[in-house]
Amino acid sequence: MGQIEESKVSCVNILTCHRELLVSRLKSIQCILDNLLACDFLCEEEVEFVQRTATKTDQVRKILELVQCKGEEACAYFIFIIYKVCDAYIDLQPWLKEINYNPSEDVKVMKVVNTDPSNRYCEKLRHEISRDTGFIMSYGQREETRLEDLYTDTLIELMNDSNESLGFLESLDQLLGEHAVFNPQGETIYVMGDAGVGKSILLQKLQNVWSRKELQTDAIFFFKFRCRMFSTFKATEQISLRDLLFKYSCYPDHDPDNEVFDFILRYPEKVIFTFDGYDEIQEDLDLMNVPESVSPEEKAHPLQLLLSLLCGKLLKGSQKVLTARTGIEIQSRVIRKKVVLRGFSPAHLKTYIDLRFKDQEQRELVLVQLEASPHLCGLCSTPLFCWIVFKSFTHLHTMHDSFELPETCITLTGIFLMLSEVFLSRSASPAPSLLKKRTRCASQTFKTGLRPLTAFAKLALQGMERGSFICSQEEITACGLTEEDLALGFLRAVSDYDASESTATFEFLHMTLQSFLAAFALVLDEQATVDSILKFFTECSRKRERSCLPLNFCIGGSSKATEKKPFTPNEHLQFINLFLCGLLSKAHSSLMEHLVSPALLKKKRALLKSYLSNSVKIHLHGLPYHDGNEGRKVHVLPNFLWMLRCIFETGNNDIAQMTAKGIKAGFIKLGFCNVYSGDCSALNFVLQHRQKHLGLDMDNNNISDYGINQLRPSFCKMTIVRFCVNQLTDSSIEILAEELCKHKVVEVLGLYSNHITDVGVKLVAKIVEECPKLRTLK
Ligand SMILES: Nc1ncnc2c1ncn2[C@@H]1O[C@H](COP(=O)(O)OP(=O)(O)OP(=O)(O)O)[C@@H](O)[C@H]1O
Repeated sequence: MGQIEESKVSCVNILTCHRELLVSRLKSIQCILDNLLACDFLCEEEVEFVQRTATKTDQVRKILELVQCKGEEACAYFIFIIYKVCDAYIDLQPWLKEINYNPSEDVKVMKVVNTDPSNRYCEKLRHEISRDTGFIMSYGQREETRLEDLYTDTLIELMNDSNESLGFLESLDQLLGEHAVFNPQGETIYVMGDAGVGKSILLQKLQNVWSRKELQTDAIFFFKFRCRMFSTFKATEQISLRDLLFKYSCYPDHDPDNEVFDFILRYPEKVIFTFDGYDEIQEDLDLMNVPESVSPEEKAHPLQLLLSLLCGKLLKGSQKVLTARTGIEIQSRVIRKKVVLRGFSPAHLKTYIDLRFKDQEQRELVLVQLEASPHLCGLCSTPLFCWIVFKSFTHLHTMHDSFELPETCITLTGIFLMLSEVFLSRSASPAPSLLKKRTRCASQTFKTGLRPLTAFAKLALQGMERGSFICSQEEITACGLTEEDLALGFLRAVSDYDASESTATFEFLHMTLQSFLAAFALVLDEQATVDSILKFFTECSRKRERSCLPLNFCIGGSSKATEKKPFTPNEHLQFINLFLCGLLSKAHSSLMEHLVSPALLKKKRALLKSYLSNSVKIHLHGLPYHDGNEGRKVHVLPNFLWMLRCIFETGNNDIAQMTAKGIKAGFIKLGFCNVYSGDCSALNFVLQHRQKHLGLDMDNNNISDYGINQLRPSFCKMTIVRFCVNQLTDSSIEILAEELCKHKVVEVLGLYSNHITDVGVKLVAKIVEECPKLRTLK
């Protein structure tokens, strides 16, 4: 068939010939009526006449009759509207192709405005998402930075279903694309990463880019949810999918015929969902009795809707991005592709510093101070910790003359104490100009701020005890917090959770901050019995495994439900334990003694020490040791890492020594344990007490050059040195060459899949040449 040009083939005839098809496929008439009216092909009365007609098909029939009555030009314009507003008339696009439609020059100059409800809704979504995602929030809602001024790329590793690396994401568009999809039937793109590594910010960036029409996708609807919202509903509460989308996300205006929802149901592939923080609703999912399927019309508990969406039982074909902390596994049949966030590489960190410090003098100062502390650099590879360190630096540096970033081994507790000091100093300070260049006295700041600190800590603990990350105004008031206290910055107001927006809801600035404050509450409490400080260790040890849920898979390992596991990965609680170890450490005793009675502090410290020693013994005793060719070896689980982190926070050499001695194997395998550079200080802290030689396999982690630097003192006793797939560059090989050639005990060296150039290769050759015991090189 030749091309149909309106000049040759009459559009009146086309409408007559294809009338039946048009009546059945034209689902939305709003935009057609608006444009016909705007171009004076129809008058107001005619439009009203159409609208008064009862059914959609009759309305279409009426429009066809009217335009055909008006003649050729009106019919040509009618078809042109369908051609121009292709998203709304998606069902008719194949038909236009079939008839080889090509608009005439006359009609091409006519204006068509897309007033389709779905399009208007898309515009509304873009507008709201753009407004909501434009800023990275900090310090309550007082200080905000534009996302585009501070967003820095991070390392995003693509994985297959066996958690083997498939390389790194090159652009955000690749996240949704087909690249590295290992299960085409799966519906969910799974984004994993440690606390504070930037999962929420990545989603925020994705949402923001979509709202600016800069994301390569033809999705026209975007719904963003935070998983914690789903646990705010009562167990008996039920809502429809329509309400979930419209009431809890964004409401479509001027859509009397429900066309937007119908469109979503018919074209789910035009929808993107993001669900942030799946780990936060694990407990609630455990308690759910999840039915097989949910229909789009039926009401169900929001958690059931969520699960049905993720599995593809609802809106099959829509794109879903789900984030969760590392260690939370979901069934692979649901996962389409998987990415793991690895935080800032050294180059990213440099970019972040450039963006963060516009003032050159300050920037250089920070660079020099960071250079002096590879351990701090390691911590700063996690964007959250980096943000805290730099925020504190900026604040404390402007306030006090001699403030410098801590050179020695600052712990995570140290970092969060610094952040709290910054928050509290905001209330203590009358006017910044008067205080400028005052001598810094952290304990004084904490003493002055003890009342609000205690209240925030209590609130954080109460939330953690009931597994909740949000709190109401009533709970805040009940803890004794005032309006002024809220301005300090520990909490921020959120509006996402309540469709009616009638009551104010708050959450801690970051979940890890809530864990930190909960630990603070345990230390500050002078009423509760001393052993209550251990409640989260106990809680972790009796966490049962979950395996029966549609999306859940077992968490971290294979031991039985009844088994005692003091270091089970359950991150929110693990962080409380970690901070407890830090707050009760000797390093912070002089500060804490200003806040709690020294006698009580001593009791708590002694109890923690004895508990920790005991738990470490049990843990080490229960490790799966294997005797093989390379001697006795042990493949530890992520729990081992939490144990090391806790020990490092205590700074207690006795426990570290006991741990080093307690490792009965000559070869530790820490492969695939999600070790990041900051952890290497903890590992080194224990290994420095080890007398005997040791093999260490840390393949497939994320330790980077900063980690190697931290492990430097331990290389003297390492016989097996495996750091394959670890983001190492030549500068790591330089350290290895120096240390291994000095001590000459290395027997096995594994370095494949890193970023080593010819320079590094030469250094490896030097190791081969100078280390006589080296028998295996990978
Ligand atoms: N790509 C990035 N560029 C700049 N800053 C970032 C980036 N990613 C994270 N940050 C900073 O780190 C903070 C924490 O990040 P985010 O909340 O995304 O972590 P998360 O992985 O979602 O943590 P959690 O699992 O604890 O919820 C952000 O508020 C921001 O200040």
